[in-house]
Amino acid sequence: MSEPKPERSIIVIGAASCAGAPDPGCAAGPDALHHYEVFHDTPLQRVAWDAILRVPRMPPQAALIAVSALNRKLAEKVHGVLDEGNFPLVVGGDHSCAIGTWSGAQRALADRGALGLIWIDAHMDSHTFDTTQSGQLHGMPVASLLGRGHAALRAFGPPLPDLRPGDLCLIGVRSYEAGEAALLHQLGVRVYTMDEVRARGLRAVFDEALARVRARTAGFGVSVDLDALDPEEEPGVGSPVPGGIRCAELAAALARLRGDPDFIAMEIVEYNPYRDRDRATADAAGAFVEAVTPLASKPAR
Ligand SMILES: NC(=[NH2+])NCCC[C@H](N)C(=O)O
Ligand SMILES: [Mn+2]
Repeated sequence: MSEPKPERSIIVIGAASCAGAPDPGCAAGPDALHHYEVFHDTPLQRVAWDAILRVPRMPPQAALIAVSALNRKLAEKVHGVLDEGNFPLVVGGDHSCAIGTWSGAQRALADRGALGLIWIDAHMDSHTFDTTQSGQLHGMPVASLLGRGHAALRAFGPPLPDLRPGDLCLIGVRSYEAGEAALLHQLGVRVYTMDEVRARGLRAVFDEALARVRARTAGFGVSVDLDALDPEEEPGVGSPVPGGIRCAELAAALARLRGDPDFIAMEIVEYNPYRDRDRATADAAGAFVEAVTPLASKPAR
């Protein structure tokens, strides 16, 4: 008889920072989601909170230093959780934390191969300092992960290969500026705009994205910016854009990942409790995690 495989636990890591965003409310996201207990044990899945990482108060000019330091710590945490054979769930905070989350995941996966990433977002988050209009760092994590932009948003520990454009898909995009769209186009990143999601259905688009991020990688993750959802249903985000994805639709798509051993980490960001209504947006975050559980047992290494 073969040994039963050890279970993977979900380890929640908070990135309680809004240093990369104009909206101060999302720094309170992790504490609110912790307090509301939207992520909790079920008979089939153990969920435990690890640290909630914070940044010191500082003037906006220091944002780059703050975000860089936070991402360094976050990458280490994510790497550690993966090395223990568990599943990191990073909870933002503004989306600039994605640089740390996915650098850590890449580092943990490095001996086995590349990382794939599905990025669900109303925005492209693909600016560099050369193209951004707002100057906000939460508009830049995708470019950083692709190896573009400021060195302070890229250098984390041992040199890592950049995320390959073909291993990344964006879903739900409906608000962007020309410079970032040009970069993704030039690199050949597949972007499923909200128009395409509406025309083809989220299910079809998600399945196609999944096949892509899986094809040439050793594992993949999902980054959910809650602003991908429709703000009429889920108003608790920092940068709402009308006309988004329905929560139930996204939960149904994410349920495709249940029990998938190649699904290695997840991130849910930009929750602003002050703008939420009856905890609708917090509950959506909980529903997405529930949708992907139970996870597969520890993948073979
Ligand atoms: N993660 C986010 N909410 N990003 C919003 C970015 C909005 C805009 N494109 C900017 O660069 O400022
Ligand atoms: Mn985003």
